Amino acid sequence: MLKQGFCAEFLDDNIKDLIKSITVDNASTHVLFRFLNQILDESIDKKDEHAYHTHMARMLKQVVQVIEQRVYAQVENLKDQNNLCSVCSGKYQSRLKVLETLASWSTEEIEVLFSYLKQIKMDKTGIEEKVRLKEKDLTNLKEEKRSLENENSALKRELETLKRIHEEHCLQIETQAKETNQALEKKTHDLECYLMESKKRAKQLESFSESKSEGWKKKEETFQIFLNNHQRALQELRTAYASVKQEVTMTKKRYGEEFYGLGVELEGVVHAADNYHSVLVENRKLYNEVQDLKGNIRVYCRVRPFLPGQCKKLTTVEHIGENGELLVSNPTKPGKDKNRIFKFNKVFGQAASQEEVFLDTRPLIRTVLDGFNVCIFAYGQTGSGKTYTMSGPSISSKEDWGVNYRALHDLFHIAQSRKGSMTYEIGVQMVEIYNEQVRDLLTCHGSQKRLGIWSTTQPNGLAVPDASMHQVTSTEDVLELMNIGLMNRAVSATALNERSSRSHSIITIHVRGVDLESGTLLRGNLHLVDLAGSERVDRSEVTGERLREAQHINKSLSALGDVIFALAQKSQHVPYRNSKLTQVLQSSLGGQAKTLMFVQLNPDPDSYSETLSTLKFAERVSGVELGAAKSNKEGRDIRELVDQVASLKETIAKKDEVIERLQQLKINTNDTKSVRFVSSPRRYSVVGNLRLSPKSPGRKTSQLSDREIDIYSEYGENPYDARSLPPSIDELKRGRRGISAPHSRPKKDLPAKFTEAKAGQNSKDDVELFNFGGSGDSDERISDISDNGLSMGTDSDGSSGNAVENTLFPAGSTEATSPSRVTNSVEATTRLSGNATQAGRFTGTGAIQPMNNNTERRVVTYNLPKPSLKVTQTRLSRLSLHKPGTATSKFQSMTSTTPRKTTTTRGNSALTTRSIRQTGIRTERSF
Ligand SMILES: Nc1ncnc2c1ncn2[C@@H]1O[C@H](COP(=O)(O)OP(=O)(O)OP(=O)(O)O)[C@@H](O)[C@H]1O
Repeated sequence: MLKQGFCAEFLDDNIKDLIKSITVDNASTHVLFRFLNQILDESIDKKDEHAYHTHMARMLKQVVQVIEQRVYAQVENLKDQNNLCSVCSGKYQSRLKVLETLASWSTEEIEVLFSYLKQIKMDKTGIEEKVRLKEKDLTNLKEEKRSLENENSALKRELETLKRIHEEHCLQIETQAKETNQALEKKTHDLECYLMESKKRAKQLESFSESKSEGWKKKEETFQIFLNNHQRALQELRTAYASVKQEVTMTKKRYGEEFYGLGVELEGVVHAADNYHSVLVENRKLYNEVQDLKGNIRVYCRVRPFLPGQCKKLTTVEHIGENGELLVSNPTKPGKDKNRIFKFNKVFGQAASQEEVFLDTRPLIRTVLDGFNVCIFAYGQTGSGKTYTMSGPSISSKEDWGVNYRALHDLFHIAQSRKGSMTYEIGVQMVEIYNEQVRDLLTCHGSQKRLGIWSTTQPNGLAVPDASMHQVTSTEDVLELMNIGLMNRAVSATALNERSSRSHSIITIHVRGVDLESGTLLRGNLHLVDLAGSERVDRSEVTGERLREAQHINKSLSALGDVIFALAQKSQHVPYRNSKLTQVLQSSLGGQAKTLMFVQLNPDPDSYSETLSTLKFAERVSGVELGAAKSNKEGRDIRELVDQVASLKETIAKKDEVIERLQQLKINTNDTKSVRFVSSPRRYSVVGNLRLSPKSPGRKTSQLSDREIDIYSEYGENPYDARSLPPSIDELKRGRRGISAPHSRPKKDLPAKFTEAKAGQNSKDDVELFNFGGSGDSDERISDISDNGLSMGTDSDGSSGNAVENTLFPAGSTEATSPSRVTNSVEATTRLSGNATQAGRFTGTGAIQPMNNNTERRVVTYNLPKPSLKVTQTRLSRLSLHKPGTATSKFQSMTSTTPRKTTTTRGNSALTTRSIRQTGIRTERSF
């Protein structure tokens, strides 16, 4: 390479020799450097005029020297490493190779130097560029200096201008100052003149004030004289005052004495005034007592608040007085019927709460526990709040509870508090009168059976004996029962009320209490009646079935009105039998019960005419005197007597049976021809169904009572017509024979926990508990006969003790089959209603021959065979039991809740049977 790279012509001979001796392959680095140095020395020494080359050569030499030094250092280092790696020859070799490589790098470094040189050139160019830029800056600065000098000269000019202006201004100020000075001098002069004048004025004022003070002094003297005069006058006045004072004290003393006298008198008046209130209360109490004694029906009036959506501006209720006064007027027709005043026992306004209403009712209700019969009924047009008052809007909240729930709750509460001295048993019945049918609302099996009504007051107070009786022991029981009853009640929507009651509901609470000390038995009944509302069908907009219901409701309410009218007039005849409602309420309206009516009002002016007629009705009701109520108490002695009578009666019955059997035997042996009575199997079957039972020893096949006759009359005029025959008890129970089920919705059944204590169907325990089954022969219950069969009517005076009196007498089969019959006509008179009367002729066969459908008298003639007189006489001999003063008559007078009344009957046999039957019934039915 060396040989090729250097031109031979430039080389020395030494060098040429050296080149020849050197072989590249074996030449050491040191040799090579030496060779390079020699070349460089040579080129330097040659002093070539080309300075650059010289310089470069020098630089190169320096570089080469540096490289040489480095190489030497590296060589040294390599040597050290060689020494270090002498043990490892392999390594050593490689180091050697490295060194060789490094040697080859020297060429590369030259190349690096060239590039470095190039860099230096570029730097030089940059520096030249910078110099150019600096020169440019210098030119700029010079220009700036020039402009600044211009500016400076402009400022100088401006300064001169300002100086000139300032000098002018100074001149002006000076002129002004001179002028002001002159003005001030003038002002000072003026002020001095003014001061002079003021001093003059001051002098004048001083002289004036002096003259004034002299005037004041004179005035003071005058006043002093005046004051002295006044003091003298005052002194005189004081003296006068003292004398007046003395006089006043004297007068005061005199007055004091007079006042004392008056005070003593007033004290008496005040005392009288204090007493006035208590006297008033006393008066009211006495009035109530008088009313109680008279047996007046109490009337509480309640005004319903306006319903949401009703206009509240106009109301028919103008004023409610504290003592039960009520002023009503028609706001829409002010001229006509302007104001009407009514007075009742109490009037509750729109804001009255359920609690307030109950508090006034409570004392009455509590008397039930003392053995009184109480009847509370709500009357009023549809939607006036009857159900609200009696039951309440809901039973979930205690505050909403109506009279029904509160009454029972209260009864339980008192019964509990009297636990130490009395034990009470409480039973509940709930029925409704729907379309003139009495239905049980607490029936177990959803039965739609029509029920019969006792129109007489029975000792156990059962008006509807066939209705199921449920013993209750707590308010919860009652709530549950009444809830079921309410669910079963017929209600539907009309234009006037969303939930209009379509039936009259009657809840009867029977209370039986025993005094633990004396053994006295108490029986009280509470009837809670929620009547269906009277309605004008044009306003209630009912049609079809609802219309029929409305007609029945209105009819029964009108019948109630007739009864009230008759009672108020003390009329001889009270038409209880005109509707089922009045029959059920008969014992409360005509018996010795305490009766309270809630008259409900709707304050809406649209209902003014209904309100007015309701109030007129209520006024009439409040005038009804029922007679003093009596407590139903039976001492232990009486109970024992009752038992004795019952056993005696049983003995009599057995003997009667024996006699009858003997007579029958006798008749059979006489081979008499059969009478129609016997030959009428159809009639027998009816009678058998209704009255006879294998267990009824004292009853005869021919003892077809007026009740039975009633059944005939109800189901058809011809008693022999099979189609017109009344349904049997079983049929009635099964709801057959065309008695439709008026409820559209299914009846709600009772929970199993309520024991039905119904007479005739009740369990033995319940019979014993309530003694509804009487003597225990439930099959013989007359109430089983039928609906109307028990409603024996009422005598003209309203007494209800005559149901049995109309029951007809022996005429047993023995008598009917007697060969030589003596016609013994007996007429039993039964008043059926005020206007309508019915009559039928009953011969020995037990048939009824309708005489006149429009007559009230029912004449029943019995063809009694002569031999029966014997029987009659036998029985008459036993009548001593019923004569006054005997044990039985005593029992009757104490147990019977209604006075006995003798009916005009013909024939001793009638009287006998009636008496026996009467006793029997009372004993059997005793609670
Ligand atoms: N004192 C009262 N306070 C608040 N709302 C009452 C009150 N009295 C009645 N109402 C409401 O008036 C509406 C009619 O009342 P409710 O059904 O008791 O009347 P009713 O006389 O029983 O009607 P019907 O004879 O048609 O059954 C009901 O919505 C009832 O909640």
